[in-house]
Amino acid sequence: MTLTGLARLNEADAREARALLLTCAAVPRWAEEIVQRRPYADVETALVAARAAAEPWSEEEVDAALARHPRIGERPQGADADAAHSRREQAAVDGTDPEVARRLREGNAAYEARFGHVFLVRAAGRSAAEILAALEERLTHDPATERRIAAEQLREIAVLRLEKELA
Ligand SMILES: NC(=O)NC1=NC(=O)NC1=O
Repeated sequence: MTLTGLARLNEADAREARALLLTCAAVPRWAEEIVQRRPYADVETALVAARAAAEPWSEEEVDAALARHPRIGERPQGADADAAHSRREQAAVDGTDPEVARRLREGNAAYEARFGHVFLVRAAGRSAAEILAALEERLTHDPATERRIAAEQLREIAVLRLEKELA
């Protein structure tokens, strides 16, 4: 039986529901907590609970989840669901003009050299130019500020992905 919408979270078996959540953010403890608190009255309640449960992600959990995100501008490979999410989210960056693509590549490299992890931005709904502007602005931040922002973007992407999955 193919479950749709909120039933994909509420009615799937726990293993499937966990797998769905892990494509939104690779944080097993978070996925488990959301599964344990099923059923949710509606999608909005599930999204609010998912966002709240993401608040206490540890440094290690953020690092592990960040590592799952392809760089902005590098077409995400892979057949798994999170790669498909990334391709959709980064669609605006595909085929962008060579100058923007070059500056994104350079900015990503500079960001990783400075902060030690991938530049993570909620790409869905943003143009390549907006993403480049965010990258070049965030390069000026201190590490602690960037750490906080990257974790916040990770949470935002996770909830947006869950919203997409439950639509
Ligand atoms: N490095 C990234 O920011 N990657 C991504 N942002 C998204 O919104 N989806 C991604 O894959």
